[in-house]
Amino acid sequence: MDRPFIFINSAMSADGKLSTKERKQVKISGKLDFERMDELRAHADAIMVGIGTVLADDPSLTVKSPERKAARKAAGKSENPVRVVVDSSARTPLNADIFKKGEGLRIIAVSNSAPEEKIRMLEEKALVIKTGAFRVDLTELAAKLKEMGINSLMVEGGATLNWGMLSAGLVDEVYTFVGNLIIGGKTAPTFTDGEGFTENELLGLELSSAEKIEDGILLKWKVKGKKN
Ligand SMILES: NC(=O)C1=CN([C@@H]2O[C@H](COP(=O)(O)OP(=O)(O)OC[C@H]3O[C@@H](n4cnc5c(N)ncnc54)[C@H](O)[C@@H]3O)[C@@H](O)[C@H]2O)C=CC1
Ligand SMILES: Nc1nc(O)c(N)c(N[C@@H]2O[C@H](COP(=O)(O)O)[C@@H](O)[C@H]2O)n1
Repeated sequence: MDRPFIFINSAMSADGKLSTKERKQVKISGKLDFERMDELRAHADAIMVGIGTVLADDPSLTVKSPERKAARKAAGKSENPVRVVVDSSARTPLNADIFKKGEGLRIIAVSNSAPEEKIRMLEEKALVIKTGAFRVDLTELAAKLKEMGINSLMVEGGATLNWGMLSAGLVDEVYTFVGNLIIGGKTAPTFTDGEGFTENELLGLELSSAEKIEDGILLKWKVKGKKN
């Protein structure tokens, strides 16, 4: 395959929202689900988020457990997977937590129309990959990551990037933790936003497992391709 194995891991409310109508982060996962997420991070070669998530949440995307970091080190890897931000216009703040916290390579994927001056500043902190005219070309980006030796890629949202990856046919598996709360609001991000499929384009999934974790449920799906 000319791209890594790619999976999305997200936590959503019982009504399918990723955060509030103000795009404020919500603690949906409990302790055990955050542990599961940390374990996934520790085993991935790279973690990817959209610029919307960086601007809304300012995540560090680091492995949290000292034992998991040590295990990565013992295996000759960096403490953290490569951290990738999909950021067409190079809007990633230079003081973002992904630059401040933890060791390891950071990649900012920008489009060819991103401002050169901002790219130069980002290049002091990260590897900048240019692809796509006005929007990051996710298929080309995935191929470039594979060429760099990235064989497994964990996508951590948000809603628009999830759509971009799923609609480009780039996702092998989807893991959604459904938490015990309702967020509501027609403008609150859902697991997949973007423009949406028409009836003929719907994406089919196969359920691999459903597991109760604390007061929520973890659903694991394999992506099967076009439903009809
Ligand atoms: N509960 C959870 O597990 C998570 C929740 N979130 C929430 O999601 C929200 C952020 O989601 P969004 O605003 O949708 O932003 P996002 O994180 O999905 O980033 C979207 C941006 O990615 C960029 N992009 C560049 N090329 C693209 C392409 N080809 N396809 C798609 N996107 C492309 C665009 O600039 C686009 O605006 C926040 O409120 C955050 O709290 C984010 C991650 C996980
Ligand atoms: N899996 C999960 N469960 C929740 O309840 C969440 N709120 C999130 N949010 C995402 O987790 C990331 C935080 O990363 P760091 O702790 O800063 O490393 C960030 O991307 C949130 O959007 N995830």
